[in-house]
Amino acid sequence: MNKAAYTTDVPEDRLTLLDGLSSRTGPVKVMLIGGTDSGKTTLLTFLANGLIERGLRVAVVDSDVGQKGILPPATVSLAFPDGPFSSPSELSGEAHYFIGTTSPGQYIGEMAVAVKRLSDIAAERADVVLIDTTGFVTGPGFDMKRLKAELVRPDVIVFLEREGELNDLKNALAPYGETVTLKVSSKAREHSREERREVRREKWKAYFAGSTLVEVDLTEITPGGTELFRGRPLIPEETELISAIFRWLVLAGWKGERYTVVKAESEGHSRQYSRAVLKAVDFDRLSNLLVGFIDGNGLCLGVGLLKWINFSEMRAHVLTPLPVEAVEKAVELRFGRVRVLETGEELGLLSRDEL
Ligand SMILES: Nc1ncnc2c1ncn2[C@@H]1O[C@H](COP(=O)(O)OP(=O)(O)OP(=O)(O)O)[C@@H](O)[C@H]1O
Repeated sequence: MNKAAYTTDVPEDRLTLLDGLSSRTGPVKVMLIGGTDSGKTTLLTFLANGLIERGLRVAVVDSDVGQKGILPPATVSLAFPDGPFSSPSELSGEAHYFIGTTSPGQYIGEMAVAVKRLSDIAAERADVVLIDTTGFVTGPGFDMKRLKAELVRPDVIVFLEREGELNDLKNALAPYGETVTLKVSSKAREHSREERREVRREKWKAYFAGSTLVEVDLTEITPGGTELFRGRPLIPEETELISAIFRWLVLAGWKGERYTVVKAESEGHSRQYSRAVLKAVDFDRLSNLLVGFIDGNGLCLGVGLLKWINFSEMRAHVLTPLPVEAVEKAVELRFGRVRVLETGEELGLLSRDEL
């Protein structure tokens, strides 16, 4: 199931935009902005096909992490379509940047860096770079759009709005690119949270189909995206003391700026503690956590699900569709903030500071 599909019912303003884009000298960067279900992906598909038909080389940067077309989910991806397509889900990505969550409110820095890096790569090979964004346009989403525009400096920023709801955002982004406003199509259809979750479920399932368990040596592929593993490992006396004070089973711990431990809860309730001094992560929260295999250039080779960590041997067992040769290119295993099963069932999100 895909939300957006190619449409032949095209309002005049879309055709004018297409004409305008095809007559510019490239590389032309176009950022599409609008609320949820405003038709960004539908518009991107229409523009890409129109440009390809006119003989232009197109790149697609899919940063709609909540509802991505190009796999894997929870990353920003770059694809170069080699012909017309009816949905970005038909495209295979050539480069990805790991975000690690489908809800990027606490990852706006990563989102902006991702879009900048991938649109730079895209501009080396394409005449037009089309950038799809999340429908997250308020709160941190507002700033995220500004950061993206400020870094990328799009030639054109297209706003899809109903009636002036994006005026403030338009003003904030105007210094960074020429703005064009299109009206949301009357055919644009809203999707419930449940429908969105169902779309994501299918994407996860498709991505993890045929995955195998790989063993990752964390002394060679550095764990990242988490405060765990930073600093020196605890000495046995420290582990024993923390276990006794809090009545935890401490599985691993480190002393950096503060103590960080991975623990399993034992019976009874444990004491209160200051997060400034100690950070404790429940072992359960790490199971089925999304992780990214990061190469030496900071890009994401693919993602996996953390099934088990053997802390004493510093080995992680990760379910991933990546072949062993690709896994071997990774220099970092970056921890995400969503737990999900290979069946596509999402177990929940974690907050950034939880790990
Ligand atoms: N011009 C159009 N003609 C027909 N259907 C449309 C049009 N624009 C949008 N739709 C429909 O409205 C729905 C939402 O569109 P789309 O997925 O493109 O929005 P979006 O802004 O990319 O959504 P998201 O919030 O996931 O980022 C889809 O089902 C799509 O097929």
